[in-house]
Amino acid sequence: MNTALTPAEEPSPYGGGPTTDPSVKKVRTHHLQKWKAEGHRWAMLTAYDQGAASVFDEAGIPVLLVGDSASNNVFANPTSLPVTVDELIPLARAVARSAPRALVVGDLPFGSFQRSPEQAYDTAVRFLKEAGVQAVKLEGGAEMAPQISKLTEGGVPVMAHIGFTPQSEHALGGYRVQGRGEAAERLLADAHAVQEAGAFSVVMEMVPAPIAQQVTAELTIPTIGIGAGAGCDAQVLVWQDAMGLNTGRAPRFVKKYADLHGVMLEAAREYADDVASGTFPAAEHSFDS
Ligand SMILES: Nc1nc(=O)c2c([nH]1)NC[C@@H]1CN(c3ccc(C(=O)N[C@@H](CCC(=O)O)C(=O)O)cc3)CN21
Ligand SMILES: CC(C)C(=O)C(=O)O
Ligand SMILES: [Mg+2]
Repeated sequence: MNTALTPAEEPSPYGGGPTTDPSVKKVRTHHLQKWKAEGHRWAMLTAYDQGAASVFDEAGIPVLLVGDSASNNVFANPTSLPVTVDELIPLARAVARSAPRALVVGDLPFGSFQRSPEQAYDTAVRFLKEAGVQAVKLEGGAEMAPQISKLTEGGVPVMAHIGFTPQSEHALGGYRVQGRGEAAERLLADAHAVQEAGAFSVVMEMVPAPIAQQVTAELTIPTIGIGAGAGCDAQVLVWQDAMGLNTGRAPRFVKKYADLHGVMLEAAREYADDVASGTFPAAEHSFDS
């Protein structure tokens, strides 16, 4: 018997709901806009290489960020500040090539866009031409409106990033929640300014949940939270944090969905034992004369 549910009532066969639907062959900024209007929340992850990008694309994660957090999580720097455009572009190229469905966003490194809209445009064009990403992200609120306008008018979709912006940790006085108390007005003004300048979405990092919820209600573009509570349109995590492959203590906003450190540690030890004992390689791994 065909009970003929309407599409809206039909249960999604995909984990993650409609935003992971494989009938969407390429995620575009208009899909994110539609999902906000329909109330479908979505998940974003960072990716820095082929392996992670392929898996997350296959899982239907609709947006992949080649974060400047590669500075810590690929290049082992203590902060985001040292990573360069020349270092990030090859990683972004690998992710863009490995993610046919996801919208791939390149994160503009510290010093590569702040000086002027022209500098921002030149850097963004490198990410689109040399890496093949579909959008860029840059940190900053109202003060970055000229950069966001320039890029948007020049054909580059921009994801903004407000609240705690790691590239400004020295100016902000460390890793701290932003937008508490009187600073809430500034955060709201930044959110409206980046939307007005043309950003297609905005990351909010370490912002009190009620403020992030208010921003999400006031803006027409999707908000993406990291340490910003459940009231955002989307969430983002650094993939090594989410999967248990990071070094040191994870921030409070992280949920660990896997223990890859444990899995890989066990596998590496077993491999070493097999080689030491002569169990590997066996006949099926070897070639006859
Ligand atoms: N692995 C990793 N995960 C991230 O989320 C991340 C990076 N790297 N690198 C770039 C930035 C830096 N970010 C971070 C890193 C650490 C904290 C942190 O330690 N937070 C503490 C203190 C918060 C407070 O003092 O209020 C926490 O417990 O959340 C926060 C954001 C977010 N980004
Ligand atoms: C944490 C996200 C938002 C980021 O900017 C990064 O990974 O660089
Ligand atoms: Mg970043």
